[in-house]
Amino acid sequence: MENDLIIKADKLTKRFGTFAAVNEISFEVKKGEIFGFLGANGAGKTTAMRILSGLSIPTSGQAMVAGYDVWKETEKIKQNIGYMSQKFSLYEDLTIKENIRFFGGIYRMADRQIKENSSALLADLGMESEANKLVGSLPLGWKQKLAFSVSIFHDPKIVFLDEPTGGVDPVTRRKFWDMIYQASDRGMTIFVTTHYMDEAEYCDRVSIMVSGKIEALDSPAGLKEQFSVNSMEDVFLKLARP
Ligand SMILES: Nc1ncnc2c1ncn2[C@@H]1O[C@H](COP(=O)(O)OP(=O)(O)OP(=O)(O)O)[C@@H](O)[C@H]1O
Repeated sequence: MENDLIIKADKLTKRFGTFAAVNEISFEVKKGEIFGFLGANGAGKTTAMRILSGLSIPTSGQAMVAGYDVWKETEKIKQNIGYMSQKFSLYEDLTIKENIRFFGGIYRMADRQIKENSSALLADLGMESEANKLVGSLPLGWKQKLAFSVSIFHDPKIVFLDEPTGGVDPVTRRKFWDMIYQASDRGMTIFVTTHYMDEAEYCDRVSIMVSGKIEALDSPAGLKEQFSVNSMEDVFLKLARP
């Protein structure tokens, strides 16, 4: 794998029976990029992301993630990435502190490291006084920030975010993106799906999937130029909802 690439996919395909949910997609993501993975409902984003996260095996094609093969090294991939799904995996009936400790354990961090990093994380989130509250009692925006923090608690090289900001207002979303930028500034690669076009504008590059295929891939400015429109919303409408 070339040194500055963290993902390289080549004709990656996933079929369910005869239906190709992901149909020969080829693309690359550079280290440290914020890469937006867009597409209408059912376009195949989650299916592709699950393969790239080591959670599902492709039907054909190749992909390397963080230097590991999606066919043969799924356990290595899982250890070296972070993943936050739409329904994020926090335990509602555990406290904030207990959730952090639990995920540190899953990522095989040492107890001392979990303790030290938990304090830093709680301070960063401004949640120190809430540490013993049940996650189920938190507002959605807080849960999303906590879920993101937990998904990168082990300092992975890349984090996959599947619609991380669904259902919250623009101000809360903007705050969430401040956290994404901070992680990106530290050199982490961000791979994010979203249905919000303001978020597409925040990405370095954006790919747009239509019916299992990647139909366009460029910077937001490049895509707007290519499609002769003024907003990502219009790019999306032209491509994904022709
Ligand atoms: N396990 C499965 N078995 C059969 N079909 C599936 C399976 N998982 C996904 N699909 C189908 O594959 C297609 C792509 O689904 P996927 O969830 O990847 O889309 P998506 O782009 O993430 O959509 P959304 O934005 O709604 O999350 C859909 O038509 C879906 O019904």
